[in-house]
Amino acid sequence: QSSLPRELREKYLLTRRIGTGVCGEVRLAFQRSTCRKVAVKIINKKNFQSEGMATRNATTEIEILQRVDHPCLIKTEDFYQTDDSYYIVLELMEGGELFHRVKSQQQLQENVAKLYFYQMLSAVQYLHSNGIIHRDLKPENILLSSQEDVCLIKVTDFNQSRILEESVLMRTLCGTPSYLAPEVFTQASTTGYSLAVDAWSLGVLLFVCLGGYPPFHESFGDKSVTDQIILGEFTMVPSKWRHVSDQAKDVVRRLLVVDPSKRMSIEAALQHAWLQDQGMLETAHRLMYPPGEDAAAVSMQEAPSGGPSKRKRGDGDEED
Ligand SMILES: CCC/C(=N\NC(=N)N)c1ccc(NC(=O)c2cc3cc(OC)ccc3[nH]2)cc1
Repeated sequence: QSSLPRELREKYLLTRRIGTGVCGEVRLAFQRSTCRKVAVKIINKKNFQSEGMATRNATTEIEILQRVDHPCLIKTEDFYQTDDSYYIVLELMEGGELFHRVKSQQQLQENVAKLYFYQMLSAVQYLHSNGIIHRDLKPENILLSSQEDVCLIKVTDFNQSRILEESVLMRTLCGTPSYLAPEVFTQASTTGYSLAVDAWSLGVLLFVCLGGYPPFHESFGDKSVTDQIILGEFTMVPSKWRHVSDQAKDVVRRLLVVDPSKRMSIEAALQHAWLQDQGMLETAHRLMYPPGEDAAAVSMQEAPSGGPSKRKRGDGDEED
């Protein structure tokens, strides 16, 4: 406890480690004033730097997290740092990492996988509409809100994420193309599809949830994992996939397409027949937008009873 920032120690009591990552660990903590449970992600800067993100640092990640607002994206509550570490206070996701849920259950029931997948799609669609590519979607970065199968999921770890800025290339493509070399266009097609990398990762995530094992792995066949990925070679082992519906398999097959221009987009995945399941959608929306919170919000907005209702106008002066 001694090496922790004083402010952090005063506000939170850190206890046992609940998760580990490449760049640090996650501790269970209690907010002293309320005894509420939170998670504290500790990222040591030196490992962080060695993650090859020379320029990037956790503050960029924090900036992204503070900028985004979606029920399936982790929310940060507090942020502290010392010379060698970042301390990020987050809402506690009691269900832990999807990775451990799939591992302990072998494979998820199809309707549970569908509920989780729909929430992941919604979160990634939101990121993309805000010009953010996650780039590191994997079961360790999907957190579950409870031990129940039917629960809210949240995407986390934006360390690899990138904000799609207006690039020189985009401006170049606005000018007259007559004098541009061919590779400028083909290079454009690759950067143009950078959003599609998240679609591929969601395909891998769905494969793991439904099949209980990864589509690409060094223990499969004689090819390296990289070659298996580049060739898009994966096997749906009958004993594991026999009970999985053709529609679910179709979603996986359309996402694990090597050519990004032919890969199903996030939007198209949300329209896929497998996800047009009213029961699942109602459950997902109930989890993502619980009625209680909205009602509270509305009651807060109503003008205080009896008092003059103050309204600001453009020119700033109040009117009764
Ligand atoms: C803003 C920090 C985002 C982040 N990682 N970022 C990064 N690695 N650069 C990150 C990475 C992991 C987590 N993990 C958790 O919050 C977490 C909660 C939890 C609960 C568990 O059992 C109850 C078990 C594992 C858990 N991990 C939270 C955030």
